[in-house]
Amino acid sequence: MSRHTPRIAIVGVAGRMGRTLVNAVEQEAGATLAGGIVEPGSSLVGTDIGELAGQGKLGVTAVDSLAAIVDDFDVLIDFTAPQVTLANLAFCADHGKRMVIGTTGMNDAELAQLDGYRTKLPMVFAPNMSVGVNLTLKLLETAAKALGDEGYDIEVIEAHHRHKVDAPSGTALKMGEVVAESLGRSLDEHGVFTREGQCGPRTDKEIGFATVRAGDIVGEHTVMFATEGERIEITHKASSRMTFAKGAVRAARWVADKEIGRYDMQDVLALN
Ligand SMILES: NC(=O)C1=CN([C@@H]2O[C@H](COP(=O)(O)OP(=O)(O)OC[C@H]3O[C@@H](n4cnc5c(N)ncnc54)[C@H](OP(=O)(O)O)[C@@H]3O)[C@@H](O)[C@H]2O)C=CC1
Ligand SMILES: O=C(O)C1=N[C@H](C(=O)O)C[C@H](O)C1
Repeated sequence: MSRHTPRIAIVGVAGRMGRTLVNAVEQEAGATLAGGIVEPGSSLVGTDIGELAGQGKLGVTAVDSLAAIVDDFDVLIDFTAPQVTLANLAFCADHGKRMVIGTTGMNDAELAQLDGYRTKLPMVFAPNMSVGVNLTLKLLETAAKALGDEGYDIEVIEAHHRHKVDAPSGTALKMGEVVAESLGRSLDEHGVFTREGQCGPRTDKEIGFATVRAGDIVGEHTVMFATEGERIEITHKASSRMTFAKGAVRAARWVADKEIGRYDMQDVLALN
């Protein structure tokens, strides 16, 4: 297989990201659209995935299992749900496939299970595949190192569409982790995820999270560094899911010739 023309299958192909990914792969000369997987028993089995994505027939029909297309693809792109992704990891590890995983909302046990696959297949796992967010993570590292121990309070605020099922977003958690790590703090100890009633004043070292769910917001994240007399806000706003999808296709091309291991978008974009 050449890294420049991996055959890509998309699981969750009827979802918001799945449909956007079909369009992104089609726009990418260096990748081939090889398959689309929908939920087992879905009425969409047999539907052309180009029609699902609103661009007319592409000659690739939706199936409801990876086994049905096992010989057809090299890299699986998965933006679904935690348990679905973990089952797909097991299949891909057993069948010599590679994965790009954008699924968020995994709990600690699920994250540990995912991490166990770092020795079994090449995978890119990142809560946000956009170039802008991944550059923002570097800016946050710099800001946290400069400001965090100088009396600046740190808060992470995110907003997403009304359909999103996990909170805070995977990106918000990653931003919190980057800031915490830069300051030698632990998010387990210093993360504050709810404030309600007589909760008292904030402590100096806490990192607060706030979540908005409304309408069709694609994805917005702000990290605030605030002190007496001033505040700095570092904000990223996504206005189209295509930014995530293009990043995922870039990751699929990148991982196509990588050794077994767990990688993230910082690796793909050479930001490490
Ligand atoms: N890393 C990143 O850059 C980004 C990550 N995300 C994350 O991606 C995930 C998906 O988001 P989004 O596209 O908005 O969600 P959607 O709910 O629109 O899409 C998920 C799709 O997965 C399908 N699905 C569920 N179970 C299976 C299964 N067993 N086999 C095949 N398909 C299945 C669902 O089908 P059905 O509807 O029939 O249940 C649905 O079509 C979320 O975790 C989100 O946070 C989103 C954007 C960017
Ligand atoms: O569910 C979404 O839509 C998004 N999820 C990701 C997350 O949880 O961080 C990335 C993006 O913000 C869109």
